[in-house]
Amino acid sequence: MSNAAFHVLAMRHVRYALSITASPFSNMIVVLGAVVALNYMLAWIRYHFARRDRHGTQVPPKYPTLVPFLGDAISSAWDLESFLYRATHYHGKLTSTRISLLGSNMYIMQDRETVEKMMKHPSLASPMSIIIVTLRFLFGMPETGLKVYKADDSGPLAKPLPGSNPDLGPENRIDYLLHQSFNQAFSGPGLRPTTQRFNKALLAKVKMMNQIEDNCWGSIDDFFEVFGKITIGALSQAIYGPLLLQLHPDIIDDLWDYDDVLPWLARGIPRLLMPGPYRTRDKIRRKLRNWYVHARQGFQESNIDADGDGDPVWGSRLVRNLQQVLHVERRSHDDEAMSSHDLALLWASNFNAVSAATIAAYHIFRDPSLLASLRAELAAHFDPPSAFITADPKTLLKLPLLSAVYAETLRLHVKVFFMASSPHNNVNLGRWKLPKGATGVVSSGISHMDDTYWNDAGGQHPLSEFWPGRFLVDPANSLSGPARPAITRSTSSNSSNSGKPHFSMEGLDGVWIPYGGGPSICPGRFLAKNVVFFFCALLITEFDIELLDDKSFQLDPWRYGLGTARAKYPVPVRIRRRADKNTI
Ligand code: HEM
Repeated sequence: MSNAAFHVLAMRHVRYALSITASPFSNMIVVLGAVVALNYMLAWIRYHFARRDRHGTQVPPKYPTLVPFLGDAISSAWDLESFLYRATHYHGKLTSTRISLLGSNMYIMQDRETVEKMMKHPSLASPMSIIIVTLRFLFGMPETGLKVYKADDSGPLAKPLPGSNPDLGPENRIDYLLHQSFNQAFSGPGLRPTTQRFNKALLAKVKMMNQIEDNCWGSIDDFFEVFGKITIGALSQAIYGPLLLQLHPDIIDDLWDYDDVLPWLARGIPRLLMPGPYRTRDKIRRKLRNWYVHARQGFQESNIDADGDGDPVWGSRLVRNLQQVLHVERRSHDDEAMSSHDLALLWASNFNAVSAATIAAYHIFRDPSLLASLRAELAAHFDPPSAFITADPKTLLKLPLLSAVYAETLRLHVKVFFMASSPHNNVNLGRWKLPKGATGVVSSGISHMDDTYWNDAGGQHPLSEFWPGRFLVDPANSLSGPARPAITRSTSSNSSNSGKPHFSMEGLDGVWIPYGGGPSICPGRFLAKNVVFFFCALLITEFDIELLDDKSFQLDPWRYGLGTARAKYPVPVRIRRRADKNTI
């Protein structure tokens, strides 16, 4: 083709293209596209400049978004985990970033130094706005019940936050009241009675599993559902007492289904579009309200246990006192609101801990050498091994390998968001500043996978792998320990000189954070630890369990951010009761 012919052809194409874009609508689209692209480019330039400017304390730079207002809503709803990974890494390192969701900002704080400072800052606690959203969307609390939460800006500590409403009477400090009640019930001397009731109930339920015979293999369709429901039954009984379960034995199945549909409620899908999750929630709340009627009629002081805590009707001092204070004395919670509150506590106390316990046990039975080592560890500390059931619980909680299994399970499988805000002041967190009233968010899932910090034994045990050895320090091996050896060398306090491998959490402040931190740290963490240890020790002494299909274990990514992971599909196992529980 000659040059001239080529020229004519080219001109024809240009004219054709112009004729397509000639309509006002298409011109508008082209101009809009150009504006969006330019805006996006400028946002990236601003972002990089802000990252490079390291003078003084700054507000974390805004992560660029393609579409104004919608912001990062689409990318985060599509694949939250990878969106968060991109937004919180800069040049391969964890950092803090401001993201925008439907016009409001969130501050994702992920670099370790900032997380550590956030956890210790006295002005930072769970924002009341988030507590309200959670109670409303996840647990269905009606507006009448939310009033008392909306009025409280005084924080969870005994001393009201400086700058909070001076007219708020102490009796209306719901955040502090609940915090204090949970802490009293689940730590210090208050914890022991609940722990004992849980251990006793779990033992009884496991012994009553008649379908599993001595020394004779049988099968279970789903390890997680069968053992999950038994453990939820034991924990609910320890906190809520036997009456609720006698009246409504199927409430455990309902709770199981509720946890399954929770991701839909968390995404705010309306009842009209998806009534199923709401029906499940309503069913549980109705059962709780029916239980109130019976419990109020049947309660007698004289039936409270000798330890002053348990009773057959309300179950524990915590539940009894909250009924008395919230419903009877302060009248802030009618039965509708009370049933949302109780559903919230039932869910918080059960699902994270029970999922952690069952996933830990799954990892143990999946690895015969780990199972053998744990049986040997029990035998070395208890004579016979099953004596852990009646021994001082502190001995069990100190076993190094079992501790490593617990810590690694929570590292790998707890994907939770810890949120904190300072309602009345800006907060200085070193390099970054969190403005007054803004919500700071830390994702445990991101921190637990920080490959610049955690030890992966030179790549032999990547962070995506379950490896309890990560938490064991071998004094003979300078490369061992949870943090990378270079970090350990700079922070090590050489705390153990026994010469034996030992469990260590050294250097993990702001890195291992399954329970959140600061004043809002999970009050149930000590009970949760006991649940995981006791459950695992009981299963390894009581049963032989073998996986029938190793590929069936997959986690549900849809639940990212809601707490401990949950298996997506049934995991079938074969199982037999060990006739001699004391053999290793
Ligand atoms: C592995 C098990 C568990 C994990 C990973 C876990 C994690 C968490 C996290 C991250 C929070 C939010 C903390 C914050 O806002 O900073 C929380 C709050 C809470 N957890 Fe847990 N939890 C577990 C077990 C339990 C248990 C066994 C109980 C009860 C017995 C419990 C009761 C609560 C309560 C009541 C709250 C709300 C506290 C408040 O707002 O005052 N948790 N948990």
